[in-house]
Parts: sequence; C-alpha cells; structure tokens
Amino acid sequence: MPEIFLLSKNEPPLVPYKFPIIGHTYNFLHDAENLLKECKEKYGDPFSLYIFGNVVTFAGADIIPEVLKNSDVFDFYTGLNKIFPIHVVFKQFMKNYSSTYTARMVQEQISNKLNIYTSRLQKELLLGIEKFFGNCKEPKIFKNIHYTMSLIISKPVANVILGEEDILDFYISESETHVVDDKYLDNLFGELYNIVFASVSTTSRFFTLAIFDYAGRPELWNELYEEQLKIHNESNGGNLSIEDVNKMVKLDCFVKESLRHSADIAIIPHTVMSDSFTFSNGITVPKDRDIYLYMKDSAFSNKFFGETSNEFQPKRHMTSFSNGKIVHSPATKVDKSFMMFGGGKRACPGRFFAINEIKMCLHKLILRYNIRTESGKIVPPKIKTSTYVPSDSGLIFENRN
Ligand code: HEM
Repeated sequence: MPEIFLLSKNEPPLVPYKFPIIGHTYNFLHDAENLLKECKEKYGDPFSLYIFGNVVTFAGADIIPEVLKNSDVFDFYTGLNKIFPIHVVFKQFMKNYSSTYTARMVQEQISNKLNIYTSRLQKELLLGIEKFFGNCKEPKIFKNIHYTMSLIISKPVANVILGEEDILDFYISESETHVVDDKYLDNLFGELYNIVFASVSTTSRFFTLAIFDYAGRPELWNELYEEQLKIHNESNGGNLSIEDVNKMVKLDCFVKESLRHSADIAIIPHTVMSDSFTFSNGITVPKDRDIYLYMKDSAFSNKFFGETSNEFQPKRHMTSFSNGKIVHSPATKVDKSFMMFGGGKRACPGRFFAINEIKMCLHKLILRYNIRTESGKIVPPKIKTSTYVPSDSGLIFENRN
C-alpha cells in the first residue's frame, strides 16, 4: 500500500508531500500531467493534493459525472471565482447577477435560434477569412493563429448579440423598468459582456486547436474535403442553412475528436456547497472543498474509448450498421465519456452555437485552402499549468486551385 495521509474518516487520500506550505504546488505548476497520472494510479479516484495553500480534490473519469450531476452541491461559479475572480469585474455592473438567467438566455435566445443566425454567422466568418487569410495563391505562413482566430470568431458573436433580431432586443423587452438610467445600462452592459466573455475565449481556443489537428493530419484531408464539397454543391449557392451544417457528419466527428484530444489536464474547480458529500464509492468530501475535474483522465479513458484511446480517430464517434446506416454521436452531446462542455443541468448552453460556428468556419477554410503545419508533422499544443493552449508555430495556407 502506498503511504497516504487521511484528513478525516472517508476523505479522499491526501498524497504525501515533502515541503510544508509548498506541498504539491511546484509539481502541479510544472508537470501536472505526470503528477496527476501517477497519483491516480497510486491512490485511485478521487485523491487530494495540497496546492496553493489548500487541500484540493481531483475527480477522475469515475467521479466527474457525479460532480456534474449534483450541481446543487458542487458549484462551478464559486470555484471559478476563486481561480479567476471575474465576478469582481461584473459586480460593478450587475447588482443582481443570476448565472441561471444568463444560461437560460444563451440556451433560448442563441442555441435554440441557430436557424436565424446561420446566414449572418456565415457572412461574418467569410469576411473574417477574407480579411485575415485572403488570397493565398502562393503559400503563406501565418503565425499567431490563435489571435487571428479570436478576431474571426468574435465578430459573429458580436453580430448575434448586437445585430438585428438580437439579444439586445430580448434584454430590453424582458426588462421591467421603463427608465433607461445608468443602473439599467450598466446591467445591460454586464449581461452582454458576460456572454462575450463566456463564448469567445473558449470557442477560439478549441477552434484553433482543431485547425492544428487538421493541419497536422494529411490522412484526414481528402475525406473531409469531399464531404464539404458535396454539401457546398448541394447548398443554395454556397449559402449554408442549419440543415447543411447538420449534414457535416464527418466534420462533426473530427471536431469532437479534436475536442477530446484538447481536453485540459485538470480544470474548473467545483466547490462543495453542502455540509459534505459522499460519492457512490463511499468517499466523502467536506463543505468548501474545491473539486478539480481531471478531464484528461476521462477523455483518454480506455473504459470509454478502448485500447485506441490515445489515437486520433474521428470515426470512433460513428457507428455503421449492416443495412448501411451510419449513426454518429454529435460533438454537442454530453455524456459520461464526453464532458468537454460539462454535464448535467449546468452543461454549457452555448455548445450548439460554438460547434455550429466552428464547423461553418472549418467548412469554409477547408473548401478554400490547403492548410498544413510548417514542419509537416503534428504540432502539439502548449501546456499552461493544467490546460492546453495552441502552439505559437505557424500554419501554411495555400489556395486549393
Ligand atoms: C468550444 C467552446 C466552449 C466550451 C468548451 C465551453 C465549455 C463550458 C463548460 C465546461 C462549462 C461549465 C459546465 C459545468 O459546470 O458543468 C460551460 C458553461 C457555460 N458556457 Fe460554455 N463553452 C463553450 C462555448 C460557449 C459559448 C459560445 C457560450 C455562449 C454563447 C457559452 C456559454 C456558457 C454559459 C452561459 C455557461 C454557464 C452555464 C450555467 O451556469 O448553467 N459557452 N461552458
């Protein structure tokens, strides 16, 4: 049996450490990937580490679903605010901020209305592609792809929020006040800023990681191009409808596989709000404990993805039947094996919009350009503590014809 510290009866084992105060902080900051892997192997799921002056618990593949399912007990916002105190910014504007209201608004007014937005999104994406990549008759190397993608991705979001038939109208119509004063405008600004904040950084990061995944894997190019060409030819002069986007099954599986491979090592602490919580394996966590989700453990679990879990195989998300029918598990579907968008009642309500935007933009890029890495090899992302960010290396764009 490995040496362990037990904090109190039935608590997750606290992994031993050498230096008081520092605990596991140094190892976590410099090599979270191996630290968490070794701890999980030795101490099981969940286990606790002493980092940043606190005992924090790491939930792996078996425990994450229980955390996400019990969103009344495990609060994402309390945890998030501890590591990234964005509430300090929003508090100035929104006195009565309600996360459930924002989530409902995103679901009802954005994700459920994709058919209204598709054409506008597409127009903005095409303008962005033209502006930032343009004519690549000769191969062009683009550095700083992540920044460029943030600019391309943010314009359609701004359009949806501030354009015609928009979110701004919705807020104004829902408001109970008849007086447009500073308080009202501050609140409106806070709500809109909050959505832009939730949507742009996440979508642009995972979208850029997907472009790197595409550029480094030539074996996927033909099949993805053929699917995009077919859908383009069948569409109304290249003007995609939501039905056209839904037909992009191979692209959807590619995006899902890329998201799986981009799963952060550990992220999103959820804080225990009740007096304590006992998981189905009998392990108990106390009130105020931060539970980090060890996402990589789940995304690469052999239990869900078999022996090939480490391989990049978009087709794993498709099932072919003997009658020729193919069914795929969409990138927006959250379940035990795919929790990139969280899960349970508080699963990301913007995922339909995000996947739609990523697919449309990739569709346009694949049709127009050959995209490859400078080295011709797979370029892995960079590790930032326990998350992944796109590499700084360049990508080569060249017109297809
Ligand atoms: C690839 C892009 C995105 C990823 C990976 C992502 C991921 C997540 C995750 C992991 C959560 C926490 C879920 C939980 O605690 O169970 C979340 C929550 C949320 N996301 Fe996203 N998200 C993305 C894009 C977006 C977009 C485009 C929007 C808005 C248009 C959005 C709006 C929100 C909101 C409002 C919440 C809070 C939900 C609640 O409190 O119930 N997200 N997202």
